[in-house]
Amino acid sequence: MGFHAQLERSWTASNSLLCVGLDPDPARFPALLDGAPDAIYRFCVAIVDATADLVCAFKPQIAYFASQRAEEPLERICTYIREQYPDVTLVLDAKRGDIGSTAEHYAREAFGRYGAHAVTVNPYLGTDSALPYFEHEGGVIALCRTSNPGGDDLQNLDCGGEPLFVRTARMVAEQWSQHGECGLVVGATYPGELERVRGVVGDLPILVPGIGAQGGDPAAAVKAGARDDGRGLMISSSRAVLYASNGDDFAEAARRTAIESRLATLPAGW
Ligand SMILES: O=C(O)c1cc(=O)[nH]c(=O)n1[C@@H]1O[C@H](COP(=O)(O)O)[C@@H](O)[C@H]1O
Repeated sequence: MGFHAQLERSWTASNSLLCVGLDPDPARFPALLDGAPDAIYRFCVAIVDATADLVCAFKPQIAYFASQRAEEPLERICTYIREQYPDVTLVLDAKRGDIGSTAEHYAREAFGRYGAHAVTVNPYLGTDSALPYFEHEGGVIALCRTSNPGGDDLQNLDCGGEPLFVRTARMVAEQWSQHGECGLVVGATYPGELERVRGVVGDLPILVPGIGAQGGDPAAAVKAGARDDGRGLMISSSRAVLYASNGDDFAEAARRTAIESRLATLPAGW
């Protein structure tokens, strides 16, 4: 099943726009996992089991695993999500971007090694850098207007009468989408920009990080970015869910935060 069909299935099954990001930081793990064997896998699986019925997507961030030499646990976590929770969309947050011959390997990593339904990519190497991803079934989610303040440095530069992030959205919607299934990243911290991107990209899915630890307003993100049918967004939170408690109750606390975040991102009428 392609990325877009999978995500529609996830929205239907979960009635949720919430995505939980898996950014495991052992320094913030509860004491019961301190120095425990396979701690990253166990932590992530506990979070996945505690929140899977509340989310449309999980989004592991690859740097958190690679920096801990934990790519192999990441593979097992991805397999676990795919097998145990087939209704949930798996987005690998990798933000890769390189010339085509190298991008072929990034694509194989995301879709072959990790079995992701979609992967985040950096679009600044242009259309040919994205083509290798479209040789696979998975989707490509391009950074458009990132959630951090420094995103302005380049993404808001004037680009022939429109900001670069709008040009990026147009390039993805009009050019990349001819080759395969796409989405965009726009931070919840910039609802005005999110509304502008929705106006350019039609029904394409938008990944919206920045609620929770980064302070973005969930309701404003839904208002600005949801499609007319209330769908269209994966609104992502990592640290606020993962580290809701650093005690033995971390999974229950994560679930409570996920319940609140799901409610806060529920479109009117759902
Ligand atoms: O692509 C992303 O997921 C992403 C894009 C962006 O503009 N901002 C952003 O925060 N992210 C990722 O989303 C997650 C946000 O984490 P929290 O701030 O803890 O919810 C991190 O893994 C970031 O790498």
